[in-house]
Amino acid sequence: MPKTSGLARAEPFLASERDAVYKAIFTRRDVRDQFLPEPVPDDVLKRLLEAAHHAPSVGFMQPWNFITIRSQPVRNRIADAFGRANDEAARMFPEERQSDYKALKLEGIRKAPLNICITCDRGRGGDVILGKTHNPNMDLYSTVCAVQNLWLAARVEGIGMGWVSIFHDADLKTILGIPERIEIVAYLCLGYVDELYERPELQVKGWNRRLPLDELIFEEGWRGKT
Ligand SMILES: Cc1cc2c(cc1C)N(C[C@H](O)[C@H](O)[C@H](O)COP(=O)(O)O)c1[nH]c(=O)[nH]c(=O)c1N2
Repeated sequence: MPKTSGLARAEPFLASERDAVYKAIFTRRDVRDQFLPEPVPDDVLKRLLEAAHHAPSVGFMQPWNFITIRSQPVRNRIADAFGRANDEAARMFPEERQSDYKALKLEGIRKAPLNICITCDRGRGGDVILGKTHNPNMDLYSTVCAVQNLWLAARVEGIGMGWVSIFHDADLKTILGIPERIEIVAYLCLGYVDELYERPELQVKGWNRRLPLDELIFEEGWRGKT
């Protein structure tokens, strides 16, 4: 059998397909509180994880694992770990911002029926990895690409997702039995939603605003503050 090149035609998407992709990008939100209790069916979860697993990765290393958590007692323990870390976090902000910080809802661990912890196995594939030879963090960046694929796929399915990063990793590792050598990249809360903020919740609540894109683009070299 003749060897094929493996290449296929790369047509631009039809207008409606293109609009759907941008719609997913622009209407994706970080969700903390709008979760409905309906479980995420296994076949839908499989689609989401396939989307995550099709993310790009350095040297095609695919360093991720996906720990799915539905158990309420486990989620309760994780929510308690969040609560401890969040109290510490609140104290790190200037005094005048602490009450605003405490008023923010920053997780949906108990409310979201499905939680997923995405990890990075930094040793997968051996010591020398194509593309990671000069920047060892590339495996972590690859894993973040998987998170974003999952986030966009969830939006398309009518599922909201929230990233929770206010933890001591050691707490998550103990609760989930994650080996020491494995890095935690993301702890995510997922569930169906029937409402989403039109703009980032942190903007709606006056915590931060979207920066003007023009200020972030430098042509031909660094033009910002040194
Ligand atoms: C790496 C990382 C870590 C976190 C987040 C995001 C990312 C990328 N975000 C969500 C973040 O606040 C949100 O993405 C921005 O406010 C922008 O809002 P939208 O995602 O556009 O809704 C987030 N949100 C939250 O409520 N608790 C958290 O601990 C975190 N942690």
